[in-house]
Amino acid sequence: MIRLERVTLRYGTTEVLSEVSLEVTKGEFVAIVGPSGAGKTTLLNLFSGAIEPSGGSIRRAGKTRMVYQADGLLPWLTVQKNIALGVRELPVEERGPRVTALLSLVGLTEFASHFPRQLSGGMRQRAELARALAGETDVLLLDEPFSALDYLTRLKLRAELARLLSERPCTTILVTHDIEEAAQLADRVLVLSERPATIQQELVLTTPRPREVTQPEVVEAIHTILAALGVE
Ligand SMILES: Nc1ncnc2c1ncn2[C@@H]1O[C@H](COP(=O)(O)OP(=O)(O)OP(=O)(O)O)[C@@H](O)[C@H]1O
Repeated sequence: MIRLERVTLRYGTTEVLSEVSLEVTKGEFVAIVGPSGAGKTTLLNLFSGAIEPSGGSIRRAGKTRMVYQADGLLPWLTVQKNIALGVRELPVEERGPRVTALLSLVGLTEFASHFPRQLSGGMRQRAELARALAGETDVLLLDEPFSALDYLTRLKLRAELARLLSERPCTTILVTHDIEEAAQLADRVLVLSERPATIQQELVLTTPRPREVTQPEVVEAIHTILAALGVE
C-alpha cells in the first residue's frame, strides 16, 4: 500500500529523516515507536501525502485517513453527524445504514445525538475511530490516538481497535509512545533512531490479536523495544 525508497526529509537545515526505506503491505498493522522528536509524525504526514519528501521516492495506494491524539471531532456536530462526515463519498442511500452500523460497532448508539463535550475522552476516541473507518478507507493512520486517556481506558480501546479491525480490515499504521500498545497490536514494530531518524530495528509479532499484555511474545517484544531505545 505504501513504499518509501531512501526517503529523506528536511525542514530547512534540519534533517528529520535520513534515507528511510520501508514497505507496508495491504492489511498489515505497523507500529512506529522512537524517541521524542525523531520524526514519527513526520512519517505519518508523508504516508498521508500531507508533505512530500526532500529526497528519495514514495508510492501510495488507496485512501488514507488520519486519527489524531484527541479531540479531532467537530464540537458543534453530534456524534452521528461527526461520523457521517466520514461517509460523504458513499452513495446517499448507503450513508445512513453505514453510520448506524458504525455507531453500534463502537458502542455509541445511545449517544448518537450527543455532542462531543457530553462524552468521555474514551468515547470521543471511539467516535473518531468510527469516523475514520466509516468511508472507503484503505489505510488508517493513527497518531498516538489513545495517549490522552487513562491506562484502563487505553487497554479497553486497544482491544476494541483489534476487534474493529477484525470486523473491518484496514491497513493500519500506528505512531505511539506506548511500547506496550505497539507490542499488543502490531504485526510489525519499527523502532526509529534519534533524529535524523533511520529505522534502527524491526520486530515481527505473530500471535493473533487480541493479545494480552502478559502474553510471552508481547512481554518479550516490550523488552526488545526498550533495549533498542537504550532504556534497558
Ligand atoms: N512543520 C515543521 N517545520 C519545521 N520543523 C518541523 C515541522 N514539523 C516537525 N518539525 C521538526 O521535525 C522533527 C520531528 O518532528 P515529529 O513531530 O515528526 O517528531 P515525533 O517523533 O512525532 O515527536 P514526538 O514523539 O515528540 O511527538 C522535530 O525536530 C520538529 O521540530
